[in-house]
Amino acid sequence: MTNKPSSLNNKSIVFIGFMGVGKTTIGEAVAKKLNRDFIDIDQEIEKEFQISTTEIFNIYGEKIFREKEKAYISEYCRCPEKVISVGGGAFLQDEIKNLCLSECIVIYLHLSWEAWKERLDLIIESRPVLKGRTLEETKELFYTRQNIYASHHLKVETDQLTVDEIADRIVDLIQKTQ
Ligand SMILES: Nc1ncnc2c1ncn2[C@@H]1O[C@H](COP(=O)(O)OP(=O)(O)OP(=O)(O)O)[C@@H](O)[C@H]1O
Ligand SMILES: O=C(O)C1=C[C@@H](O)[C@@H](O)[C@H](O)C1
Ligand SMILES: [Mg+2]
Repeated sequence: MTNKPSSLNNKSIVFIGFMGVGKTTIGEAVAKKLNRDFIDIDQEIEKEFQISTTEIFNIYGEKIFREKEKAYISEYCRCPEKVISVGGGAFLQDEIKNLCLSECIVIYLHLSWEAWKERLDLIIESRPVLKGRTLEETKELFYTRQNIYASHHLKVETDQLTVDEIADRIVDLIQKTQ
């Protein structure tokens, strides 16, 4: 479902999509271009715990991570004029999904499986959800997870585009919705 918002107003922008599609990298670039604050929810959680996401999963468990994820997103998505990148699993929680959709402009960054698998080596060590999975299992997760990103306001295809090209397209899209 792609619902174009009628107006950007001063709503915050939320980036969603599978691990490694570029939410953090592109979110940061878009924030710079729009002169907005950038918030990365994974980084906020890591700052609070002073350890990596992998260590948080190992020491405290995924449930604690998900609770923190919900708390930070609930706080930030109510603030105006931010650019927020959420973790790839945030929309597994309906409460987060519904809140982001009602309070913010939700942009789904999409990458094909063929392009994504070329990026796996860059991210495997820092994403606990990917650790220990075969490529086939990761592929299954990749396609299953697409269902949770199906609710959004705007979708951006990112295959074969640089970060700067994607950020420019997003800024353009947003300006057209105003
Ligand atoms: N358009 C792009 N072209 C090439 N490499 C990219 C592009 N976008 C991001 N990358 C690279 O892909 C890797 C993953 O990007 P990033 O960390 O931004 O993903 P993410 O969506 O935030 O992942 P996660 O959900 O796990 O936080 C990084 O090494 C980044 O430099
Ligand atoms: O897709 C996921 O479940 C995750 C994605 C990352 O951004 C982190 O939020 C964490 O590693 C979990
Ligand atoms: Mg990220």
